[in-house]
This record gives sequence, structure tokens and C-alpha cells, in this order.
Amino acid sequence: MTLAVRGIVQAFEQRRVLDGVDLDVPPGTIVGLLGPNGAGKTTLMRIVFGVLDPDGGSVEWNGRPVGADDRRRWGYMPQERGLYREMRVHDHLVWIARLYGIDRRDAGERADDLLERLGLSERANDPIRDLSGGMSQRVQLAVAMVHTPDLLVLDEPFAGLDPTAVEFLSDVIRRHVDGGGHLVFSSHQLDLVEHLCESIVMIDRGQVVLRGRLADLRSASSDRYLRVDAPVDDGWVSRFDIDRIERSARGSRLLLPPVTDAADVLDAVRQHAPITDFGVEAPTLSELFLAATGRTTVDPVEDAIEGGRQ
Ligand SMILES: Nc1ncnc2c1ncn2[C@@H]1O[C@H](COP(=O)(O)OP(=O)(O)OP(=O)(O)O)[C@@H](O)[C@H]1O
Repeated sequence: MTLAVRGIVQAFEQRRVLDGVDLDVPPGTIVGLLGPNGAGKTTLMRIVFGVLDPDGGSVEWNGRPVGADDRRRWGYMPQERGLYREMRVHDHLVWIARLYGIDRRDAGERADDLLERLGLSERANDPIRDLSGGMSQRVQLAVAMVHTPDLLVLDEPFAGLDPTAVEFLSDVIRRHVDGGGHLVFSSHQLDLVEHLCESIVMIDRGQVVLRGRLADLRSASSDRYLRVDAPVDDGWVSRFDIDRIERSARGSRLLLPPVTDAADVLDAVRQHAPITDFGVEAPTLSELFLAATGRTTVDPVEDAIEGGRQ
């Protein structure tokens, strides 16, 4: 079974926010639907779930137009979290499971099992309102999974989470997919989800700008970065052809055109600063995004400001 979304077009008040978007979600693969704020990710997910009827295009499941029965076997974690704050965690899960027609005993067992898997057993009898943001996010995920869905669609599941919670959620996602499940999640935090995505569809202003297996996209790029754990001065490497130098607290990243030998540049840097850690790397996801769109930053607001300056 595969989710196949074809040629989706959607306009709001004559403004096209999706313009011919395709998305494939095969089993056993983590698919990232990526793009900056306002790119159209939530709109696409709402169309996939039938909340919104698109102006054009189709959504197919298992080679046929998707129907209400198919969608009942899918799980959706919306961006606006919709939990009843006064309900206790376990009761909430049982209630949702019952809405899916699962009998009371089975619903209770599923709730126990999910709470265990999501590290929430100790909070089972607490009302949702007493949970931290990260924990209620886990409950929201449990709600999306309580009927053992064929397909999980998670809208910005990592927003607002600390690094430990991101790791935890990433593990849950991996396990779902390792068991042959279907999963697509959206994110605007490209570098945060880079380690998790196997396959990506990147959209910008309603159009697909990059798609494919992330490993393939990274190796197909001719851009190479030399990373060193020292602040590199322009003067040290002035005799080389170097496209850009980025500096951060961790050191520097030098974007090298194909004509420049990374080992020569590294030797030159070493003459000025001790280097204990270095590497030659393919571009990150956000660098691939910038290269594909010609933008200067992933943030659409900052990009508009930068564009205005030029
Ligand atoms: N019901 C609506 N009516 C009018 N405009 C809408 C509606 N829903 C979404 N939009 C617009 O469509 C565009 C895409 O929005 P969408 O929420 O799909 O983006 P997104 O990629 O999910 O962004 P974010 O990362 O901020 O959630 C935005 O410009 C948004 O303002």
C-alpha cells in the first residue's frame, strides 16, 4: 500500500497556496514534508485527510481514490493540539479508541501499551492540564496511534520540543516505520529533522522544489563543505577559490567549489590554528533548500527582508 498524492492545487481567495504538489508515502520509509512557514504543508495534510476538498488533483491509497473507510484507519496529529484538558490521560485514550469502535477492554489495553511505549505510564491518571507541553504532545501522538493506523500523518510534531523529547519522538517514529508502517510528518525546522528523514518532499510557496531520498540528494549535489573546529580567517585561505565561509561557536564551514582541494585548504588552516576535528561534508538540508530556491535564508520573513535589501 502507498499513499499517492497527485497534482494538488489549492487556492484561497484566488491565491494559489498549492500548485501541483505530488507526495508519495510508501511503507517502511520516513517521509518528511518540509518547507518554511506558510509553504502549504498543513493545507496539504488537511487535503490528504479530506478536511479540505482541493481545487485540483487526487489522493490515492493502494492505487484507488481514497475513501472514508481508508481514512478511518489513518492517524492524524494536528498542529493545533486538540485534547480535553480536564480529562485524565488514560481515560482520554480509551475514549478516542471507543470512538473508533474498539471495545472497552481492548481500548484499555491499547491505552496501557501506548502509555508504556511513550513513557507516560506514571502520568496515566493525571489530567491533561497538569502535563508539560512535551508530555501533552506525546499524548496527542498516542491519540493518533490508538487505533493502530496504517498511515500516520504528523503535523509539526517536533515544534516546541527540547532535544531529549525530539530524540524520544524520533525513536517512536522509527519504530512505527520499522514495523512496516506508513508515516509522513511535516516540519519547517530542516536541520532538526535531517537525521530522521529518509525521503523528503520540500515545498516552497506551494510548489515542490526538491524531492527524493535524502542520501541521494546530498550525494548528487556538487557542493562540498570543509568543516574545521577553528575560526578561520579569510586571509589564511585567500589563495584558494572558496565560495563562502560560515563561522559559529563550533568552528567554521567552508563551501568549496569542485576545483578546490579540501586537503590543501585544511593544510593552510592548520598552519594558523590547531585543528582537532575536521571533515568534508555534503550540504545540509537547509543548504539544499537554499540552493534549490535561490533564497538567502529558510525563514520566509527574513528572506523577504533580505530580498528587499538587494
Ligand atoms: N483557510 C484558509 N484561508 C485562507 N488562507 C489560508 C487558509 N489556510 C491556509 N491559508 C494560507 O495558505 C498558506 C499555506 O498555509 P499552511 O498552513 O498550509 O502552511 P504551512 O506550510 O503548514 O506553514 P506552517 O509551517 O507555518 O504551519 C498560508 O499563506 C496560509 O495563510
